[in-house]
Amino acid sequence: MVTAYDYSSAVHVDSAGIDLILVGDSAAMVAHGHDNTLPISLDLMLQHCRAVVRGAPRPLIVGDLPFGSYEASPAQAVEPAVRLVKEGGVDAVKMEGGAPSRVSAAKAIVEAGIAVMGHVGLTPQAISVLGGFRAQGKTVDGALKVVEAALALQEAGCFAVVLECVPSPVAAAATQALQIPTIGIGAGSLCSGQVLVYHDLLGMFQSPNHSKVTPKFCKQFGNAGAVITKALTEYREHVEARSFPDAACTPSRCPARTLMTSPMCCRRWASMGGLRLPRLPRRPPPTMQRNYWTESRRR
Ligand SMILES: Nc1nc(=O)c2c([nH]1)NC[C@@H]1CN(c3ccc(C(=O)N[C@@H](CCC(=O)O)C(=O)O)cc3)CN21
Ligand SMILES: CC(C)C(=O)C(=O)O
Ligand SMILES: [Mg+2]
Repeated sequence: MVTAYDYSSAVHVDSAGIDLILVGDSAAMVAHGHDNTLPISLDLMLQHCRAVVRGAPRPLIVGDLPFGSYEASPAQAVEPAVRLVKEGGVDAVKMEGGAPSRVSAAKAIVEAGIAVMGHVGLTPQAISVLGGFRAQGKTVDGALKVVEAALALQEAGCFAVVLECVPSPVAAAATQALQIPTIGIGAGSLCSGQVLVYHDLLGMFQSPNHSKVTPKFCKQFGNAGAVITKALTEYREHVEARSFPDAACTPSRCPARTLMTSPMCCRRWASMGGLRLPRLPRRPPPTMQRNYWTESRRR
């Protein structure tokens, strides 16, 4: 399982043959630049879900219920779940926590006809009570709490449970105790499956701002961030040197000597043999402009 938040990333994840996509509330952090997952709204999650659904016809798509949309009561939880499925187009929803009230909420959503994925261990929406993105289940009591919460969610009808940031033996014990699959993140290799955030595994989440919120457990399977920065730098340099666009990237001039904007007309003209007109003398590069825009933005 990998997260996706937009059409293009969903196409990538589908093309790679990955079974499940999570439209995670981690979008708040990687797509919107917040320091935690709390600020994202249900409306924004719905937009992300719709974009992902358009890009990924094959994988099972799970949408995160955002913070604040489902905690008040089991009855309240059904409404955002229905919206994620009905308006967002997802196949299932995920909700955090294993306290009795959350288990009841999961049960109510399942009874409404919506498949629910649980999420225990480090539950980022509870950052306020956890005191940060801290590993969970590190004491005997904590480990028992994680396994018992997972069992309760299974009992409530969840079809799978995410185990986030718990010691490997705790995740292994939960996986053995449960009949439904466990999906680990920072929880060792003995879960039924694994999930990672798209930008983390591709090396695209590298803003210095975010070093404190990037999980240390993530392995980078690629360095797309460096590839993107290199390509953008080359584009800028070529534009500044006026070596882009070259003739191959520019339609030839219209025989009627009007400014040509229709590529179709240009292509037809080129296929007829075309007419090479002498190049116009170059205008000097507008060196003032760059300073003007950067200066005005700083103000
Ligand atoms: N980009 C991104 N990747 C994620 O995996 C992710 C998000 N965002 N946002 C939502 C949550 C937050 N996550 C996090 C963030 C940080 C740590 C982290 O720093 N963990 C420490 C443990 C620290 C401790 O035990 O006290 C680690 O060493 O992994 C873990 C999970 C996982 N999720
Ligand atoms: C880290 C995963 C499990 C998640 O909930 C998210 O990306 O929002
Ligand atoms: Mg999440």
